[in-house]
Amino acid sequence: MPPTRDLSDRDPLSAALRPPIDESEEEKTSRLAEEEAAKRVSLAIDESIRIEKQQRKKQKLVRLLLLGQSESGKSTTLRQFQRLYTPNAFREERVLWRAVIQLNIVRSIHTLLDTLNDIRRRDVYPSTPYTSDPDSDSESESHVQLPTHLEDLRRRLHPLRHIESLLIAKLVPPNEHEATTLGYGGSNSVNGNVGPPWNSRQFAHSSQHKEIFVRPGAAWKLRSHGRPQSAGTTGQETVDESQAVLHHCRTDIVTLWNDPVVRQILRRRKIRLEESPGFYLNDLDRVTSLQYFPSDDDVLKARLKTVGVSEYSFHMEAGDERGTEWRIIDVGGSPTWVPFFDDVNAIIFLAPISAFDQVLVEDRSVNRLEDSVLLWKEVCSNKLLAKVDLVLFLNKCDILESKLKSGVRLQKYVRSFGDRANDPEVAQKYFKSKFSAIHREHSPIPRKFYGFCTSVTVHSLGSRNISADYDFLVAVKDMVLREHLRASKLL
Ligand SMILES: Nc1nc2c(ncn2[C@@H]2O[C@H](COP(=O)(O)OP(=O)(O)OP(=O)(O)O)[C@@H](O)[C@H]2O)c(=O)[nH]1
Ligand SMILES: [Mg+2]
Repeated sequence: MPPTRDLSDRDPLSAALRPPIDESEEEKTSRLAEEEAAKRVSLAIDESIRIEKQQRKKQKLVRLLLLGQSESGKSTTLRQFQRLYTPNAFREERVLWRAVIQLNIVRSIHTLLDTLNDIRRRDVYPSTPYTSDPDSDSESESHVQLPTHLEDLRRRLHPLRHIESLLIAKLVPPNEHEATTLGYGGSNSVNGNVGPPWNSRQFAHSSQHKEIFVRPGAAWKLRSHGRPQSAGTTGQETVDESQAVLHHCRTDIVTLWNDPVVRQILRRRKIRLEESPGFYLNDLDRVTSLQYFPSDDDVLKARLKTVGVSEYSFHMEAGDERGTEWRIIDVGGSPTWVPFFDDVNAIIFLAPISAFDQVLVEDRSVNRLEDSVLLWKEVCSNKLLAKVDLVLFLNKCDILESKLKSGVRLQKYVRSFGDRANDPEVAQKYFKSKFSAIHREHSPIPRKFYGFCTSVTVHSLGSRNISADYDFLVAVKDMVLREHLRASKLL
């Protein structure tokens, strides 16, 4: 009877791997050594795959998407994250913002000058000069003549037009003409009168119709720092010509801004320059000094429109999360971008609730608050984003507060607010409940609501603790990290 064969003999693999029958002792030793070496290599490969997988799981990469209408505060929120979590990098970049701040200042002055100009042009039949009682709001603007001291100021501040062109040339690449021809983005007036406070037919040529924007990337920063300010007509470089001119004009600028007649005109036209983006006229002594260096607050207040999608990446410099990589995506424009970002950890949606009495620059028939509500609804109901955590910032609460305290009645613009007290806290609570209800009703699957009332530009409020002012950023960071770790199964 033939010897019974091991079952494995039938296995073609075993047969192929079986050592030769006539293997010598020497060959066997060498074969075993080779097999041992191969096993060691294989184990090392397995181990490196295991470590790589673990590292990938542990990899601290957090992706955040910022959404919201133009001027809602997306880029400012990004700057706040940078300021809090990468303070060194933020500090190093502050100087690059000086040109933007100079441009913001020059534009505020031009808003004042153009408003005066508008009044002059309307003065077809000069009669009553703007004099006497600056608090009398009854005087008709169509029968006024500017006092001589304002005419003189206008003339003396003319060099600022040149500075504006210089700064635009500095921030915007030469082939990007359209960068300065977008509709005016300012929202410095109330009662639905958003946009330029002058008559657009009369001032079609005015530089104030243009809002400067930057494209994604840091190119503007390189330009604003890496190029001489101006070659001038002599071809010689000057040391920050813009700052020198602002410094030279500072007394006239202060006089213009504090002039009772100018204030009266602004009041009549319901232009609230103090609440508009990029406002520095209450800090003129400091910002026009020759040694001016932007502070943290100045950088947060600066206005520079973003167009397109920008992704900023940074590693936390301090704290428990040191080394964590954050990628924050700043989306300018509409949420048609949203489907491309369904893999983000969280979305921060900014709704500037102070804009309840303003209209969109792009479409003056649309109220800005209404636009924010519709965008929020769209984002909440988006199926692709169903699993993404949504964090709502009801932003610009500082402006909401000053508006309501100055007597603007919320109920006039938001009827459903009813006869509640015209009080900032009541208003915030009201908006929060409305946005929360939309979130609850329109989310495809239930998810937690994270809502914060914020003023993302406010650096520190009086004696209050800075970290308390940023509870919302810390809370968002903690929440996002927790969810991120949970998703990586590390919690
Ligand atoms: N007072 C006040 N100003 C704010 C607040 N948030 C943002 N701003 C200012 O509003 C202006 C617009 O903010 P941005 O961050 O540029 O707005 P954005 O959403 O990035 O706008 P786009 O780039 O046009 O999409 C800036 O001048 C900010 O300093 C806030 O809470 N309070
Ligand atoms: Mg922006």
